[in-house]
Amino acid sequence: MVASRSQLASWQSLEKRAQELQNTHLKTLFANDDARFNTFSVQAPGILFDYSKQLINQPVKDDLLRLAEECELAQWRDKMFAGEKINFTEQRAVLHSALRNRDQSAIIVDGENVSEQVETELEKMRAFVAKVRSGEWLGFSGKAIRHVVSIGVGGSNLGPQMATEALASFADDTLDVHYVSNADGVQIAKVLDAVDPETTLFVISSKTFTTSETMTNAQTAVQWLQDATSEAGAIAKHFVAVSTNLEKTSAFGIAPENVFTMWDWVGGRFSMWSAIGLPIALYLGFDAFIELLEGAFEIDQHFKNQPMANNIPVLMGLLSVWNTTFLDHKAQAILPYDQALHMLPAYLQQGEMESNGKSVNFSGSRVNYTTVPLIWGMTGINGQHAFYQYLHQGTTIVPADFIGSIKPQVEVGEHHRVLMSNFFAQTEAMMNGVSAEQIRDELKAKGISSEEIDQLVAHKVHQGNRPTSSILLDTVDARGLGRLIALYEHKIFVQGIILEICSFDQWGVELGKGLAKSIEAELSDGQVGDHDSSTAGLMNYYQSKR
Ligand SMILES: O=P(O)(O)OC[C@H]1O[C@](O)(CO)[C@@H](O)[C@@H]1O
Repeated sequence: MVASRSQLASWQSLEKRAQELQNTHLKTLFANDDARFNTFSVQAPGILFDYSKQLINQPVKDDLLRLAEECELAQWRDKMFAGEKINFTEQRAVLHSALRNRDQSAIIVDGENVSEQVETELEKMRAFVAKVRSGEWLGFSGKAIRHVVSIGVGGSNLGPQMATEALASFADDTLDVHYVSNADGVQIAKVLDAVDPETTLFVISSKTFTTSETMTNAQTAVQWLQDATSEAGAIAKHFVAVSTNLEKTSAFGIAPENVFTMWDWVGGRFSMWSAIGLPIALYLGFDAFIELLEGAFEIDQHFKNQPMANNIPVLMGLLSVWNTTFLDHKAQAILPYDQALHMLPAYLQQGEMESNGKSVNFSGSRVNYTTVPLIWGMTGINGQHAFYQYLHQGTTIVPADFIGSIKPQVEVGEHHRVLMSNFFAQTEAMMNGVSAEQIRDELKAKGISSEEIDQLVAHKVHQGNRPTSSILLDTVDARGLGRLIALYEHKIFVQGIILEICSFDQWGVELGKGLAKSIEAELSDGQVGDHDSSTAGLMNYYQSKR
């Protein structure tokens, strides 16, 4: 039996080391060690991970690795890959890795080889994508499909949309893809305005096929099609679904052959590798989708086989725990210096916060430590002109991941050099800061009076010592994106095991899914029920103004 986390020897040692290091400046660590970059950076296929600008030293790294050992991380990892039901609150295996198990080795769950099931479904996707992209699949009036509208929310939307945005440079003009996730009708209305019922295919993505936002949007899409044609078979020609719930898809009117399966062992936020990724494959072609899977598979191999000390997702997860739980930094910024990754912060928000934003351990006891940070961010360059002021001089330290690529998707003049100069400059500035002495010298050299200098200096000081990790990808193509996303998925797994959090359920979100239902019925009847005075007041005000 493993002791509770905070009783582990490594944990207690890390608490002490955190106190000791609180007063150490990162720039001192660099000044004292010329080899720091080499010691604290590591490579995987197509990726360099530099964590030398994190506030760690070798003893901290050793303790973090000891913590991983004491938490039996390797054993948990192996159980996950083998298909054991490690999502024990829902009695499910956790097998997003099986969706990209490119060597097709057998993985048995409940007596079934899931690798075979995955291959069968991939083959179905391949055939479907070929039919639609070649123009063989026809709409109700005999025209080929030109537009795909993907309807889904959360894990059934963010992954495909993020990947579509990331890889748009590689798309041909066979199809355009639109995403609808919000129950706010303005979103679907705008999309439907831009497409044509004769040439539009709807992909309704919902693991449960009960999520009200998705079902509301799907019904609107059906109505829109029916307003355009009374042909009985139109739904079958214009609607496909991705779901585990065949009863509901059939009740909705989608023919069984037009339903792509997923499995209960795939969490929504880890599902872009399944048929949930169908819009990606339709947009870019099936080969690009396979490249995405290949990239993720490479990282699965890295995570499985590299020693812990050189294992990027292990290090990412441990560093997150170090920053959040031991150094008490409660936020984490995701800063891509590649426009292709502009949706990555939103994607990772769901990945990390829905997985590990919890406060009880495996046995259900409330934890006495901070679990995961608040994840936020946006493309670095835009962020520089928005919130970096806070990152440089705010009272709260926010560790940040800087993500860039060696080759941009599109080379335009000097743009990439300008972009990456900012990446390197920002991480350097966050680490070094600017001292009062430097500022005084600088202002003096400009001929500024000593009085003015005295007044300005405190405002211009940057303490520095802001930890960052840098991730450099060869490029953001399908393979590169697959690698990056798989790294973060495994990082989330590592955090969960170290913090003793059940990463693969989401009871907090399930609560929200149910709450709105009864209120919706009350709004529809015009009868506000028994609520607190605020909720009742808001509902009455809303009704009175409708
Ligand atoms: O795919 P479904 O069942 O419509 O659920 C959508 C999303 O809702 C959530 O439960 C909460 O956002 C996610 O985990 C899931 O990806």
